Amino acid sequence: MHLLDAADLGYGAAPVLRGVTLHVAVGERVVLLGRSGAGKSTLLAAVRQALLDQGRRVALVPQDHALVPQLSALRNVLMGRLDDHGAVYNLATLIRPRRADRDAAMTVLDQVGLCPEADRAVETLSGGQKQRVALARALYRGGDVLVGDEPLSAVDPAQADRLAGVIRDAFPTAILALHDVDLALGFATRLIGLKHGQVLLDGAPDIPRDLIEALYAR
Ligand SMILES: Nc1ncnc2c1ncn2[C@@H]1O[C@H](COP(=O)(O)OP(=O)(O)OP(=O)(O)O)[C@@H](O)[C@H]1O
Repeated sequence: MHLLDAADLGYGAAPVLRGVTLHVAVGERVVLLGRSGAGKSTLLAAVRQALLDQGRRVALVPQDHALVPQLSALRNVLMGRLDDHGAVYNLATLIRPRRADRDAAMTVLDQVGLCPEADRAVETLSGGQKQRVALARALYRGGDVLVGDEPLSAVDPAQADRLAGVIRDAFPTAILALHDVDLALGFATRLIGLKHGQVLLDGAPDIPRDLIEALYAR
């Protein structure tokens, strides 16, 4: 998938990232690394747009989760397929989900360990539970590629490892920003390191550890 070609990415006059070229092969698990503010979210947004422009089905775990707080975990998960249906179907889903849809949503809630919380309003859940709802919504959506912006930052390390495995099994290709380097090394087939407005490293996860650490040095 040819995603970016010498692209300058940013928000105003001065780009956050300059001259980014990116191809991602089907089957790759790409992890973006870099300090806070390095441009990981900026790159993920551009990648997602490029994938959508190419007609790919993309599942997204945004950094802020983008859940509806007043609705239950189950209904938030069901929202992962809103754009597969018309307004009438979606309204009916909101009021009383069809059995098959409910069962499918419960299956992904089970994958993230949230069956007991299915009917609780998201606003009553912990940070890690909310994040798992956002992941369950992406699993429910499914697709060619998962784009995730720190999708495992609020869960404990053992759960993060398990959920990384769930992501690996559910999506043929994934592009994630992760701040936990060990988690990244266990998950990624390819690491992309951002620093000083550029892609500073791009390669297999057996890159020497000090090169990875250097991404985080000032
Ligand atoms: N909507 C926006 N408008 C203007 N500038 C923005 C916007 N979003 C991000 N930026 C700026 O772009 C730069 C990169 O931000 P970005 O969110 O991509 O970094 P990040 O690596 O994802 O950081 P973090 O790890 O803290 O999430 C930062 O300097 C940030 O202030």
